[in-house]
Amino acid sequence: MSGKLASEYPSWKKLQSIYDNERASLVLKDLFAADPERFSKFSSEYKSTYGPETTFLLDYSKNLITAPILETLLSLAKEAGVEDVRDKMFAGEHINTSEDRAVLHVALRNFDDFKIQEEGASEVSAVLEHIKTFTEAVRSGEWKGYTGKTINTIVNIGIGGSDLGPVMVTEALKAYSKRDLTAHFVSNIDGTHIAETLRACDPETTLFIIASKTFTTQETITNAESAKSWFLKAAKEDAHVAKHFVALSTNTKAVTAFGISADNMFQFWDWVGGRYSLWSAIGLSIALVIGFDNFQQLLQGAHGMDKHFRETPLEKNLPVLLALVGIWYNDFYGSQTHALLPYDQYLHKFADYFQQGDMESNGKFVTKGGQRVDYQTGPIIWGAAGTNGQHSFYQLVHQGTKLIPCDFIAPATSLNPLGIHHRILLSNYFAQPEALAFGKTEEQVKQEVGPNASEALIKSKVFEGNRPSNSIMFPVMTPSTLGALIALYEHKIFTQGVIWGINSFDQMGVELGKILAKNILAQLEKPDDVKGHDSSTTGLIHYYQKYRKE
Ligand SMILES: O=P(O)(O)OC[C@H]1O[C@@](O)(CO)[C@@H](O)[C@@H]1O
Repeated sequence: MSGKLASEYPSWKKLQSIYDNERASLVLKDLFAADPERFSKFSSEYKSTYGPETTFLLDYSKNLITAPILETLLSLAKEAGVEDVRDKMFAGEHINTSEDRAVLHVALRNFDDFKIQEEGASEVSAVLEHIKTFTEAVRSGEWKGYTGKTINTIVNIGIGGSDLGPVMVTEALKAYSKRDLTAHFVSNIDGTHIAETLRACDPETTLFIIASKTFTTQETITNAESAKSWFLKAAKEDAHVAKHFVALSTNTKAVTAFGISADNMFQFWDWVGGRYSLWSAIGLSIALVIGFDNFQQLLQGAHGMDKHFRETPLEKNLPVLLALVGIWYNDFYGSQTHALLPYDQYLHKFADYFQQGDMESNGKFVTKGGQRVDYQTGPIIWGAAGTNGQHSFYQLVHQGTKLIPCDFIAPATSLNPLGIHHRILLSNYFAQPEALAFGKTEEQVKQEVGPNASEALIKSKVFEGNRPSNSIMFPVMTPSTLGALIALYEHKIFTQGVIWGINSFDQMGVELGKILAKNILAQLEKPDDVKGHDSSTTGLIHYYQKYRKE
């Protein structure tokens, strides 16, 4: 699995030729006019074959593709061996080649028992059982704090994949949450984050969850130490820590050294990537907030999508289709970003989550074999809930000079039905992709503004259109629907990484900054002047030292 350069595949070269020679004819207005069946040909309804009935519609008809282009993109996926590497992932082979690890987040939700040979895979159910009994004890009031009070507040201390997944899911499924249990998430090393959170906490009724795969992450361990000091100021005795601190990690030694007993540790394994870990013990805060049954439905929804990804021919494989149209824009149209635009306030953290999920997976410039790529790899992922985005950045999306592929996501029904609200929301969900695709011509503008309007005004009101998007709609937000959606994007990211020939499962790029920061921190602790830096870094540190108080 050395990961060939994508640009060497025959279909890549063919796509380049198609782009160069046919791009001018790829006009959505014309493509739809030429084929009344376009929507039915380029949309697909997902129906789970496992777990709670889960369904959603994927409409990819507003993409700058034709059937021959899609066929060539599918050939690219075949030439890159997407199916082969996919099967290797599910089989537990060490496709994370730089770290010699398996990639088995799918094993965390493996209800169908894919035969997976990897140390730890057989312990997943035991950890889930531990999560079940613990969360039921806390939510029922059976678990008591050191003064005998029940727990009404949880504080998850973690960062990156040990934070973003729990935050996104507990927000997305807030409608299913236990309303008398307050969840806080502390991630930043900035003292403000833990200080502001602790102001809202009572040591007698607060449970701290120290979430860290490595249990060495500086931000998390520092925040955890501060939380423990705060707690002991009130509780006084170390023995009380056991009632108010639990750990989620792969590193038992570091957990017990911190002062959390192994009994209060929920284990996971090195074959769970941080950005793929919400399905593991890292999901403890999720299970506490929404209950174990809903957490299990989340897992089941993802498992249903795993089965779809594993068993469906590429031409009907939804993660593959999303991946391929994304590559079409990223590598041939030169788009640099991809926008995730959920028309669902509950999904307001969805883009934040996939910033790490996608950009930490595919923000790579060398292939698995160490070759520097000669094409674009991972896109910049961004986005916001609709309709807020419309009042913020849609001007650029509609009339800017950049091509920004957008994914619009919405529930057909609201969990908070309130008069006309949802109809207004959805009217915008339907209208925005339509406006992006079909725009407004100069003639139409002239009809609107009348004969006396200046040429400049007319031009400023033209919408060129032909801006592509995907639309996803599902009946209502449920745990299994969310699970399927997240897995859909996980497998899209996987597919793109395989085609680009990169390792989507390590994260070497986060290391240099950490090391430099540690060196500077050591220097800041000393009174003598900093040495060994460029004039900019030195100048900035000197400015800081003029005003530092601590
Ligand atoms: O869970 P942990 O080991 O504390 O890592 C936290 C995060 O830090 C990283 O940046 C890796 O250093 C992310 O990949 C990871 O999710």
